[in-house]
Amino acid sequence: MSKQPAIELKNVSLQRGEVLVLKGLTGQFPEGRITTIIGPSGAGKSTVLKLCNGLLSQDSGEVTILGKPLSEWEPAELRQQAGIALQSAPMISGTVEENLTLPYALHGAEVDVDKVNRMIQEVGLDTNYLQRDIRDLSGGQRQKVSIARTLLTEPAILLLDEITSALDRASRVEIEELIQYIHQTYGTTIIWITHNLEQAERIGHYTWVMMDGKLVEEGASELLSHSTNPQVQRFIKGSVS
Ligand SMILES: Nc1ncnc2c1ncn2[C@@H]1O[C@H](COP(=O)(O)OP(=O)(O)OP(=O)(O)O)[C@@H](O)[C@H]1O
Repeated sequence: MSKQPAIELKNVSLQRGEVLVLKGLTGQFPEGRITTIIGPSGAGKSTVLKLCNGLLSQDSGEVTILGKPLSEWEPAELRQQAGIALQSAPMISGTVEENLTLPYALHGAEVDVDKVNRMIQEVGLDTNYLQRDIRDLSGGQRQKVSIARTLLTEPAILLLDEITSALDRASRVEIEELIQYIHQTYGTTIIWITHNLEQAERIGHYTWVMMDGKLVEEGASELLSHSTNPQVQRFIKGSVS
């Protein structure tokens, strides 16, 4: 692990509605590495990701992102530094280009055409795709557009929430390769929630196992299957859903 983590959580608690979702969670995401997060449904994985780009803030404890407390970040700046991509890859109706230039439109900024052209190609799509209606794209292609849109702001941290869960095997492999390429090319810190244990081991350098609002185990991804923690063993064997 690098000396300075990209993100550090110390004794973080967070309540949503009636539910205490995070219960004194402490852990780090190493800078410039791919960390995968696994754990049963409702463990609080998505909530951690939303904390990491300021969509939520903690009730108690400390969250430090790129050396600065979450509360001191200007929200738009944090969202630029910590970009998020979701399983649903939400899009506006219109063309691929309109979706890619949305971040510029939202900030009233001039569109950097060269960058848009470069990014669509970086994710493995031809520039001809820019004029296509977003509805005509496959799930895998949509996810690539979603990733390209996130990359346009040149984030230091890429937050991925189940981005391959809805995809077939071929598209899943393409997206995994794309994320590895992005990591190698830009040195981006990647935090990737997945339900797929094999994917967590295959893609991650480092893995968090979350259960019931806490981090119950963290370490090198390949060591996951050798965990001596009985809770983690049960989860890996599929007895915890
Ligand atoms: N807006 C909300 N209001 C109330 N409770 C919420 C809200 N959002 C999430 N929760 C609850 O917080 C808990 C953790 O949710 P979270 O989405 O972080 O879990 P998760 O580990 O990502 O689960 P999954 O794998 O199913 O996506 C769940 O019990 C969920 O019902």
